Amino acid sequence: MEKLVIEGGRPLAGTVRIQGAKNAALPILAASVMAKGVHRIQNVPDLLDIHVMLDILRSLGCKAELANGTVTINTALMHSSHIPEELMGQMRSSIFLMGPLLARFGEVRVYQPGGCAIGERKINLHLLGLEALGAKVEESGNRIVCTASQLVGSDVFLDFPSVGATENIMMAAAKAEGLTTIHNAAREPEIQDLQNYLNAMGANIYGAGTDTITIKGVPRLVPVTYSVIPDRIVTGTLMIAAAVTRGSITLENTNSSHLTSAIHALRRAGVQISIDGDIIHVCCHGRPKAVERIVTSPHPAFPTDLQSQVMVLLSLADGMSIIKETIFEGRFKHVDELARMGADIRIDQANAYIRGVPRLYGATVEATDLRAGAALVIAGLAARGITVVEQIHHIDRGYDRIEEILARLGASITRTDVSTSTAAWTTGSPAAGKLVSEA
Ligand SMILES: CC(=O)N[C@H]1[C@@H](OP(=O)(O)OP(=O)(O)OC[C@H]2O[C@@H](n3ccc(=O)[nH]c3=O)[C@H](O)[C@@H]2O)O[C@H](CO)[C@@H](O)[C@@H]1O
Ligand SMILES: C=C(OP(=O)(O)O)C(=O)O
Repeated sequence: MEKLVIEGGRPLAGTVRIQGAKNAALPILAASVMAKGVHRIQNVPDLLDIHVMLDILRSLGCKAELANGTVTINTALMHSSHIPEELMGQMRSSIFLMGPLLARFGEVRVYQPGGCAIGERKINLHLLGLEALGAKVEESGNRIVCTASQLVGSDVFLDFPSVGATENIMMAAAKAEGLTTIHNAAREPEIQDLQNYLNAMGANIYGAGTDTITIKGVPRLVPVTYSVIPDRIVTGTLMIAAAVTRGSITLENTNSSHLTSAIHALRRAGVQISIDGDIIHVCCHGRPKAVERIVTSPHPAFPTDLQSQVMVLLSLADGMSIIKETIFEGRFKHVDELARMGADIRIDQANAYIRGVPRLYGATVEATDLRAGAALVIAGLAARGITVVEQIHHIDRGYDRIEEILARLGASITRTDVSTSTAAWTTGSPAAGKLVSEA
């Protein structure tokens, strides 16, 4: 089992280029099946979830390869719209194929998707949206079969602006007959990126980025070459990593307009941020300030995907901060792990009360999900002594070789498969931080 071993206390310094966005690349790769032929998707990060998506596409008869940040997919010879249960269960984003496969084949057989254990994560809004376009949905146990000889445009009202449901419905509607309007649509930048990709293929969609998206169905889409937007969550993660280590870093290939609320929150915490086109410079001198209240909410509010990471910053701040998580009911699992490193955090339902401490201490901790794992890495960078982060396959779902990025910025971080039984690390106290024995 691989782990990350971090020796904390080094201020990050230097420049890195931000990877393409996982949450934009995944629906785009799914949408490619709607146009027969060869697509080239550029700026795709090398992540576990991307490889799962490519495995699913191959299982359906596509040719799909990732090389040097470009995925080349040939969708011409697809023979199936049945996704194997084992692949469906490996990530949440497998559900993105439902709308596109239904649009192409008139039938799709899938299973409940997997993904991070951060909440119940139902798919009822995806299914209701497809039903509104005329699909017949049959659920039996874990299995879902959706059929529609011809999807027909309709008004779809989402009870909640679900990112995935908005994307699934947009993709299915792109080839439906007539006009679809999605009301209370999610407004995330990744939805705009999907709209841009679909429109490049010949779709007729506008309104992404607002809460009303209109899709005029077209009979045919054609393959294109397209480049994915930068990852705003990786950008935010590195900004916080720089701040907690009191470092100074430059991030290239960013889009700061996708991070307005996060930048505002970080500035309130005393982090200095300057923006020059697609470059963001971040530095932090001295202890961060407490922030009275951060509330996660759908875009453009503070993103839930940065909640765990910003909690580390506030754990080290001068004073008491509150974070309210409104998107996922199970997204505070990192709190117990941070407590093992000396953080003082109390949870009351959806609120985390964070009393800043002057210092965190290295410990052996477990990544319980993707962003929780990123938060523990950040905590390890700031902590005194050695931190060992276990279960890092979660982190590999969303960060393209996180240890290489951070090492380039001067962090002491290595990936190892040394088992806890063969190494003993002294962690968790002011005197901690040395590897004392290795078999
Ligand atoms: C691949 C991808 O893009 N993942 C992102 C996407 O996930 P995802 O698309 O799964 O997130 P949603 O916006 O759909 O989920 C938000 C909330 O709505 C609920 N819900 C969702 C769908 C549904 O049919 N029924 C329902 O009740 C969920 O349980 C959750 O409480 O948006 C989340 C919220 O910004 C991010 O954290 C994820 O990183
Ligand atoms: C929750 C996330 O991803 P997913 O929806 O793919 O589980 C995330 O990116 O933080």
